Amino acid sequence: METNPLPLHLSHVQKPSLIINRTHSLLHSTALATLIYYRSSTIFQTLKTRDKPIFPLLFLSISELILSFIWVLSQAYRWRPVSRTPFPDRLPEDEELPAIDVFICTTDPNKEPTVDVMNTVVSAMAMDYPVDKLCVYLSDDGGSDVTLNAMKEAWRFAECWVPFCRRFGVETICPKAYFLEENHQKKDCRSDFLAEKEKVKEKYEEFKKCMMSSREKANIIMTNRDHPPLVEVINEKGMNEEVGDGVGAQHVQIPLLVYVSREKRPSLPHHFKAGALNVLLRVSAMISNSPYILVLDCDMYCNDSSSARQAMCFHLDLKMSPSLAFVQFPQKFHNISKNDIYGNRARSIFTILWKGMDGLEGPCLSGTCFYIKRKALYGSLMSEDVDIMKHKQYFGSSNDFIKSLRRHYKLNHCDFSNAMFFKEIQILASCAYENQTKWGKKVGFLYFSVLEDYFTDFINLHGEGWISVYCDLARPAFLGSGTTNLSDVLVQSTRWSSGFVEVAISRFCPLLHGPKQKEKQMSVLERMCYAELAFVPFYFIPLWCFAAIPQLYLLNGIPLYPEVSSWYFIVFSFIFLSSQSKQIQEILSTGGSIQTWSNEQRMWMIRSITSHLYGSLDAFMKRMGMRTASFQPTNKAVDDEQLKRYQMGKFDFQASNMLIVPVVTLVILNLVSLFGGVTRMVVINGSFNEMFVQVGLSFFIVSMSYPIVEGMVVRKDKGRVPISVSILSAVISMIYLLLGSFIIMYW
Ligand SMILES: O=c1ccn([C@@H]2O[C@H](COP(=O)(O)OP(=O)(O)O[C@H]3O[C@H](CO)[C@@H](O)[C@H](O)[C@H]3O)[C@@H](O)[C@H]2O)c(=O)[nH]1
Ligand SMILES: [Mn+2]
Repeated sequence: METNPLPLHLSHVQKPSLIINRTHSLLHSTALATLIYYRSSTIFQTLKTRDKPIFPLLFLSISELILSFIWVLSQAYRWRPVSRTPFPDRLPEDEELPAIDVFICTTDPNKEPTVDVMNTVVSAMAMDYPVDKLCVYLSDDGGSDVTLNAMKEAWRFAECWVPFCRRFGVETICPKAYFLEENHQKKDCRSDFLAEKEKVKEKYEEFKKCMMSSREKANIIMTNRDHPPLVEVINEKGMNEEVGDGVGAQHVQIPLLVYVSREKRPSLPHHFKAGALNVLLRVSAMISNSPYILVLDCDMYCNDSSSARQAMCFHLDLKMSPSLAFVQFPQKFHNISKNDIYGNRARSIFTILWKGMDGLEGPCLSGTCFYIKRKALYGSLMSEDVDIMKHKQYFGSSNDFIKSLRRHYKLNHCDFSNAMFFKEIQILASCAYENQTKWGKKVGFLYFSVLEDYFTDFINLHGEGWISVYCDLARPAFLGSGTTNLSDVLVQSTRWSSGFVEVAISRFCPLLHGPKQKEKQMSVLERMCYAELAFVPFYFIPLWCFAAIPQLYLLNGIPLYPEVSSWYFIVFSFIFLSSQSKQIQEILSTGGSIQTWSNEQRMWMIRSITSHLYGSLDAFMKRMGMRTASFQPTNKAVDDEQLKRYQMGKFDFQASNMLIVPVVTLVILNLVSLFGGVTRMVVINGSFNEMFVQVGLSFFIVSMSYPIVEGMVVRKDKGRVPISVSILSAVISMIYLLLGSFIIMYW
């Protein structure tokens, strides 16, 4: 590598975005400062004269402050966006490439269809990387036989799939996706290719049928939450038989495949995905101990065969490598419909935010699709010279594991037939192993928050002075399945909100927490990015206020905003228009459309009203010890009818009342007050000038909520807003408006 004068990768600052962003920041922040001045002076004046209602003014001002605060934090992403290009052709010879362990997590065979999980497994085995330097581990938190058996089938299928991909340089290495897009592929008419393809296709159908039939046998597959650890190296001869020298001798043709089901006991905490990943870290250390790890969710298959090589362009860069913890790829989805009604592409995160962080100290760890350095996960102790006792305090009692810390990748030397060796692995995968150790606290993935990715990164990776890199290329490296119905979307984002708020209100709050050593501290801008993520759920406060307070006062004809003729009206309008147009500019420049904007805007409102509120409550309750952590995995199995509605761009309101009622209530409330307010304005002449902002606000909310109104009154299908929900919501909004008006009038 040293002899190679060409760089392995290049990065360049996105100059035009940078200029637009900084100019916008300057203008917008000036307007915000003016707004804050206006609000505080009106509040002081009102306190003196008492000529206006003070409480709504206070609520609105607090809301505006919260929005401004989050906006200020979010400017850090806009400071210095960069893009990167790796050059895999310039990598050293295959013999010199480091080994990679692939970790795949699955937990529930009912929600996570086995066929898809196995497609992920097989796609990882087929990556364009030396076979003897790739080991694939599947963690099965469901402890299900169906999954274990499917692994054996997957191994058998991989035996023909992997050589096929390599021989013909197949790019789409996930079999399901490959055979789906078959018709669009450029025609390769070599007869040997066609013959081979037919054969492979047949094998794939067989493989699929095998899994389907074993699933059908049990309609609901039992998952086992009470079982000892089970680790199996999958190979031809079945369980754990002498692959030991086999691996070297019998000519490896496909990567090693290992099934891991850690011990589960109902009474003991298992810490969800973070717990599963930590077991994989220990078990893999004994088997392959590769210096790099690729983490994948079971629904995220490898789409591009070259992602490992792309990642290595950064990890093997001599200048960057010593401080580089991980290379993050974007999460992209194969099942998000074109108009993406739920704004679920996570567009802003993966096109704007992570690119912005990449220009600072690097993007945030995103749960899946990243190549991480094993050493970075072992914590700061690795860089210190300490004795074995200290190591045991950190990593637990296993001598073999501790030896692995100083050992390099050595697949051929581990003896799978040795009973002692397997005993040790079982101990490492047991519940008790982590007791009195630093696993989950200082070592591995951390347990404090259900957002194990974000938290581990903030505390142990970026927080310990590591950096990361973001690699987003035109051809998606990985493709996953995103949530495609409203209920799942909101449940998932409630989990995330809860995870973020948990961190925001703890001693790990990104604004306050940091290492003592100066050289490890992250920059203020990078810290602002973490803080922005943590505080985003607090959007629920301003959004609830803006959707309920001005409306009540509109109905009662009491102005809360400056009148149109006032100079401050221009300030309010400017802030609204400038933030919307910045949003639109970002969306258009990242391939979106105006429709993307309205979908995202609507979902931002719905999320803030529901998920962010419930997530925050959940976090506060956990903080007070009233709730325990939970991780409800998203549903990856699809309901055909729901899917059809989703693809047609129709909202699906089949969700719990808790999620739907608040949204519908606020829509009705806005409709009523808009109607009532405008009527009042027409009848009681002249208040147009001072009520304009309130009318505009309600009008904006109502027009953004069209799909909800449609779901209430127009639609007749199963996904419409249930009548009972509409009635309940109407009653709640009437009570609020009547009670509110009563208080306003007589208090
Ligand atoms: O007890 C558990 C729970 C989940 N998982 C696995 O974790 C992954 C992510 O779960 P999923 O239900 O797909 O959640 P998502 O909301 O889609 O996941 C996003 O959010 C998670 C954090 O909440 C991150 O870990 C993920 O990488 C990120 O894609 C899946 O492979 C699961 O099988 C486990 O292994 N054990
Ligand atoms: Mn997922």
